[in-house]
Amino acid sequence: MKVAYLGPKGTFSEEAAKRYFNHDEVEFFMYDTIPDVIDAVGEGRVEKAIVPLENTIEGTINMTIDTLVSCEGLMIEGEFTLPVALHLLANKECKLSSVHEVWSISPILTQCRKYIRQRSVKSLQFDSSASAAQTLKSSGRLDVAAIGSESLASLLNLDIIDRNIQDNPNNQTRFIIISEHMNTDGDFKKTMFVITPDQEQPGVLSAILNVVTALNINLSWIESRPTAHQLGCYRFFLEANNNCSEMMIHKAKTILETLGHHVRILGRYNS
Ligand SMILES: O=C(O)C(=O)C[C@]1(C(=O)O)C=C[C@@H](O)C=C1
Repeated sequence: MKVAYLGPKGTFSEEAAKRYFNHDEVEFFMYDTIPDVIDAVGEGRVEKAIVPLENTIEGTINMTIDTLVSCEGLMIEGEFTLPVALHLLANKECKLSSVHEVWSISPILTQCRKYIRQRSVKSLQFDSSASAAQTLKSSGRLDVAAIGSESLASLLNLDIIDRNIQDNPNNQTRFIIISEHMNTDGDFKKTMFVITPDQEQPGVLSAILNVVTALNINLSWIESRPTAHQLGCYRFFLEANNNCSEMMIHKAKTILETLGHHVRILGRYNS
């Protein structure tokens, strides 16, 4: 089986991929950006991909859900939660006091927002923690540090000059596993609905939630994202976590469609 994740070597995505797909028949493929990872499944170059969906501090990884929703045939088939401890990585001889800029992927910079403000350092975005660390290593610079994992530091032989710099010590990232197939057989604890209202009108979200409440569907996650057509128009991601049966999902979909909304089931899965 071919599986894609965000490279290069040493990313948190790699750690999640190797822990989740921990059997022999897996061939891993690394891509440079999260949209590229998702496109690899959409274009049939791999069968599955693992990408970050949300983080304790940063919240939703918009890059992930915006790309996922733009690829018609893709489904969520599983999820996996990884603890994320973030460290400041630097070239040998670099002193913490001489660091004036930190590099990493945007969600990581946000997870260390307090630290970055306290130290009054600049920040620069990269496509992943590992690409930031690799660039740092090859530059040899002593006034810049990268933010990433302990294993990334050992992989590139960088020093850890400050530890656990994330805003919350219990930081975690929830990854999703995506494929082109909907899980059908068996019991699935979670179901992801994407609801795009036909038109923006007062109380549209409340009307959707009324349907959910009436059907006794319990939500574990809700997110709204702009449809990108017009300012103020949103689509809603609703994750149900109480083992909705196929019949219940069908019922919810039918009622919401009757109310004029576009409904897509983005997958059924277990943790
Ligand atoms: O840059 C990496 O190491 C990644 O795997 C990406 C990513 C993310 O974008 O959320 C994945 C999990 C962690 O939250 C930090 C970074």
